Amino acid sequence: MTKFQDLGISPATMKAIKRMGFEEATPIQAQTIPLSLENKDLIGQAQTGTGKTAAFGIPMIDKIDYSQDVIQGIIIAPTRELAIQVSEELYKIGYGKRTRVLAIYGGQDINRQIRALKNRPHIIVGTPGRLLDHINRKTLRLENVHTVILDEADEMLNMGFIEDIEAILAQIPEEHQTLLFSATMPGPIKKIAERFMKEPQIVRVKTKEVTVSQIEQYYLEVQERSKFDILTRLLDIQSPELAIIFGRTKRRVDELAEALNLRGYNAEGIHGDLSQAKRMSVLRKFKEGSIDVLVATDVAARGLDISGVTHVYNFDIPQDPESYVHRIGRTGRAGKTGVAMTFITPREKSYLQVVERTTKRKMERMKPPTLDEALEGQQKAVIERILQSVESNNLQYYKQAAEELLEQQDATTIVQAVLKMLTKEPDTTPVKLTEEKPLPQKRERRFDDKNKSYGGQRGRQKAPVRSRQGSQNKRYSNSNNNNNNNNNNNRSNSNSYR
Ligand SMILES: Nc1ncnc2c1ncn2[C@@H]1O[C@H](COP(=O)(O)OP(=O)(O)OP(=O)(O)O)[C@@H](O)[C@H]1O
Ligand SMILES: [Mg+2]
Repeated sequence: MTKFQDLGISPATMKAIKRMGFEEATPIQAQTIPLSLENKDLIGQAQTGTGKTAAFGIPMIDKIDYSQDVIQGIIIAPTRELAIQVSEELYKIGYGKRTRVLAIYGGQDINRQIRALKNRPHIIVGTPGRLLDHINRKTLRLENVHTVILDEADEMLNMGFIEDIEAILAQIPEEHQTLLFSATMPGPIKKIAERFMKEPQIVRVKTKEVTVSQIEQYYLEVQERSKFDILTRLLDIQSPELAIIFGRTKRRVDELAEALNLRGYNAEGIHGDLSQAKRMSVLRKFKEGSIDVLVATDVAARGLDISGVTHVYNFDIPQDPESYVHRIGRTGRAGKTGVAMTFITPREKSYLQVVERTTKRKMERMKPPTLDEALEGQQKAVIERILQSVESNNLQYYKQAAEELLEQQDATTIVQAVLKMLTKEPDTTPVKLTEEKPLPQKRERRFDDKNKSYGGQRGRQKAPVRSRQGSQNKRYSNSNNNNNNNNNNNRSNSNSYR
């Protein structure tokens, strides 16, 4: 374990770190902070939830020249929610130095952002589309930037974003430091990455597996049409504190969230066709625990740090193995444990192997629970609740009623009735769920297909610099592209799950 004191961090930032409750540096922090303070370019790869944000945030804050009221650092992130989250973490790290950090992202009033930019932030955290928008309007000037960070770097250098990133980097002085961070870094993307860097140091925290060991990983072989019932049974048996369910498309997410609500679960969906206000309110409710199931497209797969997520369900298997790593990484963060379940339809079995090859870890097979098992699970949960209530010993008020009841019926019958009333019995409320086609079988895939990660070779093909039209439907073809609340900013929607 490494102490933050030994990493060359300033006293003001040390104080802020302490205030955040961090006691020791995580391995990726210990290994990259000193290099970063020496202005080295670097690629930092470490598992989900291991503190990469502070790994790039701490040295960035420490390298700001506070005698200059200009933008000196820029962080680019793939989604709006992530940009907001990263800006909040940077704000905390920069608390002692009064660092001004501003998030700019699509879906928020651009004039408000223009006004905020006039307050002379030191650091900008933004999504590519909106950053470019400001660059084109000349409301964002990057000529004093000395540090550039690509969070979720492999995603940022992927087909949908690379042109935007190149255009943003073209605005930054030649002499600057570039830092790339992600939990995944497929070989071909790393090659592209190196084009943007000067002799980058590659820091990979040495662990055999790409995923976090505290996440239990299971797969279940299910027929497409029985997925929903099996999901509800799992939810009943496992009663997760907070769960994220990933679906393949926006329509899928909408339908799933509605179906879950019809069956009495407290769920809401999040995807890129919702207004930004709605996206933020759903996420806030999930963080507060006023909804306990978040149904999401991959828009929520990367970087989001929500404490208390105990379960991740891949209702549809993700299209590439990197996405699997990031999705399940929403649980088991900062040393906590988590459970991940992935549904696989018979025709998608080959994808399982591709994922396992990438993560270097086998998922354990779990048999889909039967109705009886689900009921049993529910009953156990109810018994647990009753026993807890007994222990809380706060039952005096009910004593008389209980005694009167016992005069009318025997104890076993009464307890049976109570159990029945508290146990959630099979709910057959009809729900509408359009069947998703299975992902194409591996050997049928053509090489000119847009997403090559499963095409028999690992990672995507070389330099995926493509026209934006070419990348519109990169992954989730169910997009109707009605970016209803995007303030004329279509770029950030080039991947349709956003
Ligand atoms: N040194 C530390 N000690 C304790 N907690 C930490 C430390 N560093 C970071 N954390 C906390 O760990 C959590 C995960 O951090 P973070 O979101 O930066 O992970 P990440 O590596 O970026 O994950 P992902 O790959 O999913 O983006 C956050 O809540 C963060 O505040
Ligand atoms: Mg992160």
